[in-house]
Amino acid sequence: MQTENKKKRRAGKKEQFKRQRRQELGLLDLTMDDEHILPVEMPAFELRKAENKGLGLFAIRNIEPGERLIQEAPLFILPKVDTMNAAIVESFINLRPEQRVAYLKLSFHDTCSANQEYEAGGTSAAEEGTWTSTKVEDPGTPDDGIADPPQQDDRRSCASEMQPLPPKVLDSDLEIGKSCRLPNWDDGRGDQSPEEQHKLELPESEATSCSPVHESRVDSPVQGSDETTTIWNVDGLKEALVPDSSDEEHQEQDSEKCKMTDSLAARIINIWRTNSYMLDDGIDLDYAGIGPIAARLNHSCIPNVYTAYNSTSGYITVQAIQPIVAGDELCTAYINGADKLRSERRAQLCMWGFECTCIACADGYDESRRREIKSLQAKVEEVKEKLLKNDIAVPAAQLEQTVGDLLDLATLMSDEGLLGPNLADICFGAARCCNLINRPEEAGALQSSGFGILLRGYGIDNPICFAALQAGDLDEA
Ligand SMILES: C[S@@+](CC[C@H](N)C(=O)[O-])C[C@H]1O[C@@H](n2cnc3c(N)ncnc32)[C@H](O)[C@@H]1O
Repeated sequence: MQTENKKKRRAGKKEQFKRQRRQELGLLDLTMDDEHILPVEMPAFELRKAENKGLGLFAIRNIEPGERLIQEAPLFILPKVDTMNAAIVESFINLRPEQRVAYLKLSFHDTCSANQEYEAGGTSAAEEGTWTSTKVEDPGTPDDGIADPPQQDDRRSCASEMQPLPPKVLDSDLEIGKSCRLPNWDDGRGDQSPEEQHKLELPESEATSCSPVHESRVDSPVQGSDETTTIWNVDGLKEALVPDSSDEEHQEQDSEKCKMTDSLAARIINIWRTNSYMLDDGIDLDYAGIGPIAARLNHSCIPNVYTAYNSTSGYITVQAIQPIVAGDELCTAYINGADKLRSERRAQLCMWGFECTCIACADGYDESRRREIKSLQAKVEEVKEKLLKNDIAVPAAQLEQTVGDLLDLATLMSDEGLLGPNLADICFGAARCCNLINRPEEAGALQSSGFGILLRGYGIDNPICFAALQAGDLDEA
């Protein structure tokens, strides 16, 4: 209990410091009111069947890079670390009825073996940290004597890339319970009944007792029993979802009158795992959330849109990062796969239950560029780490070499069609090195290229762009 309170106090303090920092940077004033939020112009896409992918979003007109296509509030958000099954279910229960229906319409990967951690490929925070200026700096929390909780799966990525969380895997050995069928049930995968999609094993102890919300974590098996009428014991659930009638037919027609069976709970959890995005505010990757429209974006290893989170407006945004032609599918990248070969990307993506068929995954696709990207990334990583630890001096010759490597990397990424904010981070890295070796003009040019790329993915109203601008100004000064 005491630890819980400490955690809450610490989270409160951290939030306060973040706000303070944003205020210092002038971000709150510039972005808090609706006037400063970029509008979404005329509808640019429709939702329809995507061959072998369920549903997807397709352009209905030509779209220019940098256009904002989606701006939506997440249905709910939860801390990314230690997300609890019960918290997911509880958040679902707290949705308005129409939001619950929207949520339950989302597709999900029917889960398989147990105990896999949230780790879409083992990229460490160090591997994915930014070079310099694209992040809002964390002012840090004063030493209050409270140790940081261990960070699980900190997937902070270059230039704050926002990716969906990989779906968490549940035990599939035992099928239990029956889901309620909800109105307008159509997830574009008519072949899968809810019953077919839910297979999970539940521990005895939790199935029979009323466990506190915090004890059921994403990485634990879902509680329940083989009774179809088992009620998920979460505060408020009974009131919210237990039907006032036991009429089964009735239950099938109204989500509000659904019983929270174990399989419905599993569905809710699996939808979260398949569709939630990490919400990167440029400081931490502490939260994840589901945007019901963005959730319809399928994956491509050469994405044409970028999904981001604006921590001041609270919206998930999706912007075009390539020119898109009417009829094209809008695809985002679920993983940070720029420096990964097909087999490595495939291994990560299997967590969402599909094998990518994008052009970069097609048989015969020449992987030499990705190989070069991979080796250059590894090469510049060493310098990046040294620069991040400000006390380590990097010899000028090495910095010269790194500028060359980074420029090559940027060219390779562009040629490969990887035009998301990762590319901006490479420009910022090169700019930083140029500044250090007294090449200010080049640094300035690289800084503005990076900024342009960042804007394309995030939009000017995103605090990450403000922070980059701020850092750029400081560099120049
Ligand atoms: C976040 S949802 C995307 C929207 C989903 N297609 C739908 O119908 O709602 C993720 C799921 O979509 C499917 N998916 C996404 N990208 C895909 C791709 N490139 N190829 C095949 N299936 C894909 C997978 O089933 C995955 O678990």
